[in-house]
Amino acid sequence: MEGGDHLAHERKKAQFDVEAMKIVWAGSRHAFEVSDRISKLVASDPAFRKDNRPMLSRKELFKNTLRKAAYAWKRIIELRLSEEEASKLRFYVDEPAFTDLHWGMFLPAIKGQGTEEQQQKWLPLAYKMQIIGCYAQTELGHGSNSSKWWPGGLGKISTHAVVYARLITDGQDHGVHGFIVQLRSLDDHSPLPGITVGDIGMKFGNGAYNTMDNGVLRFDHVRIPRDQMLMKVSQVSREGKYSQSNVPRQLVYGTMVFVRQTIVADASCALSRAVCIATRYSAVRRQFGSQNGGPETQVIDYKTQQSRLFPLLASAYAFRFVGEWLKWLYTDVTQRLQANDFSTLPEAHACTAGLKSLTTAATADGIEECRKLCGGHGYLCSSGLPELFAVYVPACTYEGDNTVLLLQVARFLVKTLSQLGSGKQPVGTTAYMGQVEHLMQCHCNVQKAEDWLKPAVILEAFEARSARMSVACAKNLSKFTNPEEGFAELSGDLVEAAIAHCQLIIVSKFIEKLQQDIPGKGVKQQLGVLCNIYALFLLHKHQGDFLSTGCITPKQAYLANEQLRALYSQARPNAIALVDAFNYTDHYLGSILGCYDGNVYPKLYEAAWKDPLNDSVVPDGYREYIWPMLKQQLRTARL
Ligand SMILES: CCCCC/C=C\C/C=C\C/C=C\C/C=C\C/C=C/C(=O)SCCNC(=O)CCNC(=O)[C@H](O)C(C)(C)COP(=O)(O)OP(=O)(O)OC[C@H]1O[C@@H](n2cnc3c(N)ncnc32)[C@H](O)[C@@H]1OP(=O)(O)O
Ligand SMILES: Cc1cc2nc3c(=O)[nH]c(=O)nc-3n(C[C@H](O)[C@H](O)[C@H](O)COP(=O)(O)OP(=O)(O)OC[C@H]3O[C@@H](n4cnc5c(N)ncnc54)[C@H](O)[C@@H]3O)c2cc1C
Repeated sequence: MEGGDHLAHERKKAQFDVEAMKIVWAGSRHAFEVSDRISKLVASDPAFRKDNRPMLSRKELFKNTLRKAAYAWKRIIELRLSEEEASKLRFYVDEPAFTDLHWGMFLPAIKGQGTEEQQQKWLPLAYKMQIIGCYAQTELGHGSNSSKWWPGGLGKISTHAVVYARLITDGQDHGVHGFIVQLRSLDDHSPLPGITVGDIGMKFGNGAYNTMDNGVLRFDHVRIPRDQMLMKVSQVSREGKYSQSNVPRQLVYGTMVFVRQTIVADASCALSRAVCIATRYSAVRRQFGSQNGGPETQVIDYKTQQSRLFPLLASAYAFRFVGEWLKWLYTDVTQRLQANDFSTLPEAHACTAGLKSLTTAATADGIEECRKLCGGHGYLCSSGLPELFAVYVPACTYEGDNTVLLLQVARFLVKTLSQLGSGKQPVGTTAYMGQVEHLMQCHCNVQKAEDWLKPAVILEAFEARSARMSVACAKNLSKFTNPEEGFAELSGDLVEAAIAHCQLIIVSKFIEKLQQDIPGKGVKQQLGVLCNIYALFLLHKHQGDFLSTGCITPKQAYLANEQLRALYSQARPNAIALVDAFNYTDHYLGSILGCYDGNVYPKLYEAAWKDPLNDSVVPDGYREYIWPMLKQQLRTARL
């Protein structure tokens, strides 16, 4: 079949209103309209072409990114885009750039940690891009005293940085604080005296994150004016006297809470993109299984393909909804902080750290699984998956290594449990710990496979598993006389307890979403199927935890798996429509395998001929290297 919609027959199978699902996915009608309009604007502008990225050298790639960033800014001004529209535009341009750090970390750091006066001075300059900033926290070695190493945008572009460094006054070390530091001249961009700055070199993957100038920075006797220390949390007077505001010191790390929250939302974008490619291609691809000379089987109909693909589809939706909730939590904590209520900061920190860890790990693994789901063609750059993986995978490391972040969550859980004794009732995501006595001895009530579809049954199993794992850790910790030694020794178990807690959060937020009014024919029902797939897939994958803590019996584990298979069959006819609901343009997807019309093979064939190697029939180097070899072989053969 040439041209036309090769997936039309799949789209006809949908049992729900796809347009209504698009609104649910976007978060609101307004969000959908903005996203739809801006994604089409970017897709239709040749200046935002990106299919040539894997072919460019680092220098060409980087210059191209600068061109796109400048052009994007020009369009933002010309079209008078709002902040929301501008950030969508950068998102759909889909190329990591210094602007991510300027808007995503430099500005938020000043907003969160600068005084009113400092904000008035610096924010207008940054908003108009009259200065360009980055966020410099990580060190080459350890200890906030060697060289900064990694900050994005630092290497070649930033004129300023928020630098985290130890504050020492009168010989006393007050710990890490943030400072606004000018790095480069605003006239000729040369580094200011005493400053050494440059790019740290090529990173994983061709193209990919190499559009970003991650940098190195050293200071030699650089004087930072006193009023450039970010002084909302603590201050230094003209006389050099150090004082602290009546706010927790942890606010110095507030930018990370903000960015981790955005990373969770971003995980659902990256995973849904990979899943969209793999799902469409799985419906196009046919392999084996033909009977009586009929067409071969679509690979999406193999149960093994479904059991690998559909949990990822369900995860994309799960991460979307938990990301939405996390945004609410972040807004709530921000409002409370403004009213001097710091009570929910530890929970916001634990949730953002833990969910960042879980969602990025699952997304990075999920993108790679999608590549494998696409067979050999998934390994071609034109599938879009290699670049997506290479760009995405550092999310497991930046904004805090995922294991380090889970240990932060574990500390929070142990602390929450230890406070139960003093009568402090846990709230929010740890409220279930208030029922710890019940959760330690409850029995799962599943007798037949369909019992696993009851939200209360799923929730209790996940709560009991999480509570039992945390309590076991707390009991083991109490055997150590030195708590830090105990924490280090038991860190493997603590990480697993943190994972169980975070999985519970994701499952419970999906269930809460389903309790809302969701309009559109069949939409809620499909989301119910995905929610159950997500929960039962996790239960199946981690059945060792559920069984060893006695939360479920082996028979119940078996029934969960039986139910899961039935759910895959229910998801199957809706699979293509469920990925259409992401509303991604072919430009954003950047994948021949995932193109909307499913016309994969002619496009793959055509793209191959555009490769620079095919510019000439006989390649460069043939005369130099191959021809002499062939001649040599001929002589040897004659001998
Ligand atoms: C490519 C596409 C991406 C798209 C994303 C879309 C949009 C995003 C927008 C912008 C971003 C753009 C691009 C993103 C790409 C890359 C950017 C990367 C940036 C970075 O990586 S910046 C560096 C981040 N570094 C880390 O995260 C280090 C991890 N370590 C920690 O977090 C440590 O906790 C610490 C902060 C270094 C402190 O360590 P330490 O002094 O030892 O103290 P602790 O014992 O750990 O904690 C003491 C105390 O404080 C509590 N705590 C810790 N952190 C926080 C926090 N952030 N908020 C609140 N409270 C915190 C902790 O719980 C302890 O409390 P106690 O009650 O137990 O005392
Ligand atoms: C693409 C990219 C962009 C980045 N952008 C920025 C930026 O803009 N600004 C910035 O400041 N930084 C940035 N970073 C740096 C990033 O924040 C750090 O790499 C990250 O926080 C991890 O720290 P590390 O590299 O020191 O790893 P390490 O802490 O050295 O981790 C190495 C290993 O040790 C383990 N480990 C470390 N500590 C512990 C512990 N306490 N207990 C158990 N195990 C532990 C980790 O799990 C990991 O396996 C970026 C990094 C990348 C890759």
